[in-house]
Amino acid sequence: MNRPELRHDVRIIDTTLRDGSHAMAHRFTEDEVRQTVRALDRAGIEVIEVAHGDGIGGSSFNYGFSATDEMTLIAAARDETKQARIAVLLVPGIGTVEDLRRARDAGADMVRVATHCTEADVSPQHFAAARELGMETVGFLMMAHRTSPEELAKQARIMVDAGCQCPYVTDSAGALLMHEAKARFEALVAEVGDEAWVGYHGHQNLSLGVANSVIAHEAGVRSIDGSLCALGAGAGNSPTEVLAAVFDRLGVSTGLDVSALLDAAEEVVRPYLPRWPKMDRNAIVQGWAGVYSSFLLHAERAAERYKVPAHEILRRCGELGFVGGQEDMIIDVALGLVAERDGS
Ligand SMILES: CC[C@H](O)CC(=O)C(=O)O
Ligand SMILES: [Mn+2]
Repeated sequence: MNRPELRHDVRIIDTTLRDGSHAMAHRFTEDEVRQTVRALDRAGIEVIEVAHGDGIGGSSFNYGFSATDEMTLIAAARDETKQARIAVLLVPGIGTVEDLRRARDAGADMVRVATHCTEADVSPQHFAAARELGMETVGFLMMAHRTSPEELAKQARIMVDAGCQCPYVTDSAGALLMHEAKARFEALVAEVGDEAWVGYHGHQNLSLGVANSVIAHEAGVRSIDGSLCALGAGAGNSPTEVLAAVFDRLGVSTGLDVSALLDAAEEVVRPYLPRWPKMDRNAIVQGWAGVYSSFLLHAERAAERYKVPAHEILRRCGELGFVGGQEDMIIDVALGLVAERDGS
């Protein structure tokens, strides 16, 4: 048995301060992090993820520079918690084992190692390092709509054999319809459910993050992600405060104080939002065409610069099958659309 004890039917992991970093263009201040962590901790959230949107080491020209060094933010978050633990995200190739050591020293207790859904074989070294550092481990199988439930389960197996305690169905594009999500949850629970927990990370591009979270619980998934005010890439993540209210109505225990989360969303996060993540044309196209949610702001910036519609850029990215890490191709797509428009 490779999995930690869970205190409730479902453990909600809050990613406002990591996935939300995409929507904030990586501009979180230390004060915003401190206030948010304090409110989440008070509401009973057991794990709070803090990092650059693309994970530790993500602050760069390609992904966007962080306003505040993420190790400072992680340390500030740790400083504010009374009961919650701090998670970081690490994408092998963006973040390194050295970054992980620094995050551990700054106070991170858990790492979520993220790979494309068919590339779990790049994760074992990072899981091994995390376990040596005494960290709890989660594995993100990103863009989970891009492979079959059977293949996804095989990839989860690779992660679990490498020391992952909770592989995730990660719907990076918010593209999974309910029956597609269910098939993936069931496949992972059947493959690794005796040894590890299974998790779900949703995006709201097609407005299905919360519905899929309910289905996830019914299929035996025990770890589910949310963000206050849905703050996250694309149309955002499943809102933590909505997940808490829905599971409460269902009689599924999460250990969360719904009223405290509603206060945290309205009074702490909402005031600093640059814009409320929403299902506008661009975000819906992401879910419809299966585009990585973090491409949204990159596409909007390219649209502004090259005077071509962002939703057309995103749709083309979907047709070309781009995955996370190919952010630089967004400019190529925009230039291609300019050339088509101008007949050049
Ligand atoms: C690696 C960054 C990415 O935002 C991870 C994630 O949250 C997702 O794939 O949805
Ligand atoms: Mn995400």
